Amino acid sequence: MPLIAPSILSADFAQLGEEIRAVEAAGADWIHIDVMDGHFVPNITMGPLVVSAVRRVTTLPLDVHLMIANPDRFIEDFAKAGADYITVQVETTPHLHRTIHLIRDQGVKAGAVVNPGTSLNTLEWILDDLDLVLIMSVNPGFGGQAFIPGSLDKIDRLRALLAVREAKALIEVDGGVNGRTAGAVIAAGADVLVAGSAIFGTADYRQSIARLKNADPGD
Ligand SMILES: O=C(CO)[C@@H](O)[C@H](O)COP(=O)(O)O
Ligand SMILES: [Fe+2]
Repeated sequence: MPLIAPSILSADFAQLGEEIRAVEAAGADWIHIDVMDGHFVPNITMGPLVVSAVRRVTTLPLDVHLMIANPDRFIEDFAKAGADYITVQVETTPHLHRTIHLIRDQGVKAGAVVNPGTSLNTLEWILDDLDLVLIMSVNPGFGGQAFIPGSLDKIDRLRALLAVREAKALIEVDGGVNGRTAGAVIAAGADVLVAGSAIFGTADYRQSIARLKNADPGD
């Protein structure tokens, strides 16, 4: 059964603490926090202050997805704010190995993220150092976009690559994951499903999380 990481990008920010308590009570496994800088992606969201505020209202692992130019500058700040996982977009750093080790040196689990147009080859020489690989199944920047079907093949290939290398990284999938797409994402080999609108955009968080967790891989 996959882990479910609700993305607070689709939460009601005016009631963020309540929203986080509600998804925790409804069975969420992680909390996914999207950090956007208006440079790497065409949107601006939240920073370390929000991560530390979220840290105070939940004991769930905080999964911080950095969509920012030059992420090395902010890794220490996000680690101090209470991140459990920090993932960096491989497109934002020319020295991925250095960036991943900066994260690990902070005692935080490290992940790399690939955009829909980015090859898995970028990860080949770093796989053994990763706790998490995040496959973007939409172009990053906004919640509520449609799942890009070619992402399924990428998940499948990553699963095979990890097996060949005997690497232990979790596979996380982010973007357009909902009751209709989750089954195929799980069947392709995902361990962690991020979902924003498919949880926060619904009336019953418990039912929505259960639907994702139990999505039928045959669908
Ligand atoms: O990183 C991102 C978007 O860039 C995501 O985490 C979104 O927040 C997912 O939203 P949905 O597609 O699930 O609505
Ligand atoms: Fe995300």
